[in-house]
Amino acid sequence: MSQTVLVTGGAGFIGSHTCAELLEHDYEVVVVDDFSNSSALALDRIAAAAGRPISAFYEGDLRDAGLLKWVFTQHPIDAVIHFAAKKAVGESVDIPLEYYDINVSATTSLLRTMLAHGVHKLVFSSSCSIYGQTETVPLGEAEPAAPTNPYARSKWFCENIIADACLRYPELTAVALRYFNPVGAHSSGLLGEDPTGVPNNVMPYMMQVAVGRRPELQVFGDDYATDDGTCVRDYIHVMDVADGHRVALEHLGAGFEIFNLGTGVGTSVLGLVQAFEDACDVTIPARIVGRRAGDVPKLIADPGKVAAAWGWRTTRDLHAMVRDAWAFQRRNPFGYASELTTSPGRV
Ligand SMILES: O=c1ccn([C@@H]2O[C@H](COP(=O)(O)OP(=O)(O)O[C@H]3O[C@H](CO)[C@H](O)[C@H](O)[C@H]3O)[C@@H](O)[C@H]2O)c(=O)[nH]1
Repeated sequence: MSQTVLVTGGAGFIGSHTCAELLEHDYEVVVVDDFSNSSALALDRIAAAAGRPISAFYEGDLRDAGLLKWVFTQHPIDAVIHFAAKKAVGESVDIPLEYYDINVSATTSLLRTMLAHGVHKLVFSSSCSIYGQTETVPLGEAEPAAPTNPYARSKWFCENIIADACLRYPELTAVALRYFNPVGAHSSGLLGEDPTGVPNNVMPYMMQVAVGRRPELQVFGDDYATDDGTCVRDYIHVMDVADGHRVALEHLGAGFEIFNLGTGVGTSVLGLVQAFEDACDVTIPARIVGRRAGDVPKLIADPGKVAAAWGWRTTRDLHAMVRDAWAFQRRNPFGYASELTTSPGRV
């Protein structure tokens, strides 16, 4: 019988791609999302991309214990993937208490409800931002946590809370996946990144420049100690991230483990622009401006632990990341609110 997975934040960027991945592998999927930073339209797109719909969705806040209880009594949930959280670094500095309340309280509320309903498998969406201002390259999981902002600290607190819960309740098993920089889109061109407001991250910003919504990409600093002076990141295809979550479900065993999800390959900001221009034949007006506060010169994953534990590694390269991101953006210039420009039918 197929397994049922509760995906919190299932309408968001990584959540929606993970839902599609699970549906494509015969899981049943239930979503809880408050749509505070996502759109319910994503749920239709998941169905179109995966060829079948999720089983149910609930609009609401995970801190609402009544809602969670209702969801767990309505569905035979086997495991939970917990994405729902606020995730903007700059905003987290402005409204730290909201970040701690929303990100941390949602996680404790979820754990309590899982335990009360005998659900013992959890995959937690974490972040390489937990490593902070490190100069270690590549970064392994043994690197000490040194988060530098409330967002990253909230993720680290959640990891510790989950670890403590696993110690206290040995039947509970969990993994935290620390992603590096997820980009790209589902190969169908139906699902992708659809940020609300001005994008914070380089890839969605560059896509909006490419599609003509913004005049130029500002490159934050070219005086870093890297080959071309711009910051280097480990970009990972969102479908590899989604695949990593599905494989994590298969490997949940005992206790709590932390794994990096990255490729081990670094790309500079200018390298990313170049890769996009080469793959997609679009010119990106890019202008060097001052550094952005808080950026580290280089963040590259050591993906060795997850490879050794599960035999898992990423399979999609930078070319696939920029190609798929562009296929989505071109087809959906204004994100999910767009009329599909080359729609094969109703979505
Ligand atoms: O318009 C832009 C946006 C970004 N950048 C640069 O592009 C690189 C990547 O920046 P992103 O904002 O895309 O990604 P970050 O590495 O800063 O942040 C991401 O990774 C972090 C971990 O380090 C957190 O997880 C965070 O939530 C997530 O957005 C950085 O050098 C940044 O300065 C630009 O040059 N121009």
